[in-house]
Amino acid sequence: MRSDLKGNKRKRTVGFAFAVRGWKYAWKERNLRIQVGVGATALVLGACFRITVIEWLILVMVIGMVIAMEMINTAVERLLDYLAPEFHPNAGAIKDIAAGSVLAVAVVAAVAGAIIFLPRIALLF
Ligand SMILES: Nc1ncnc2c1ncn2[C@@H]1O[C@H](COP(=O)(O)OP(=O)(O)OP(=O)(O)O)[C@@H](O)[C@H]1O
Repeated sequence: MRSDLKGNKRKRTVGFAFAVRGWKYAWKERNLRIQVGVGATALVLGACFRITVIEWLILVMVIGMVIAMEMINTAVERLLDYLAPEFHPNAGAIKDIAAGSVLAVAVVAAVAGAIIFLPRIALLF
């Protein structure tokens, strides 16, 4: 029983280490770095403008959605480059659809950011 608990804890630790390694692979993607940079900027702006709790919740959720979707897109690209390295319309369509899913959440995040920040930025002028 005790060793089972230890085993589970070890599994969790190892799983976490794999996830961190996944971040290291994904970090090579320029788009991911840009999105993390944009997200960090939005968090700094949120602190500067003292946004409300609800606005914080929306902000962190859309940032998380964009980053997670970009990582899934990167994984799909890698998977296809590995499984189907040669040109094929289906491979292209799958990559385009995955990229489209990033665009969808990025547009939602941009709209949320505009709703939260634009009125406050406008007040500065
Ligand atoms: N094997 C393929 N067969 C057909 N079209 C492909 C194939 N690989 C890529 N494409 C087309 O080229 C586009 C770009 O693919 P690529 O793998 O270079 O991704 P990317 O968006 O440039 O990502 P990154 O710059 O992060 O590698 C795809 O969206 C797809 O339209």
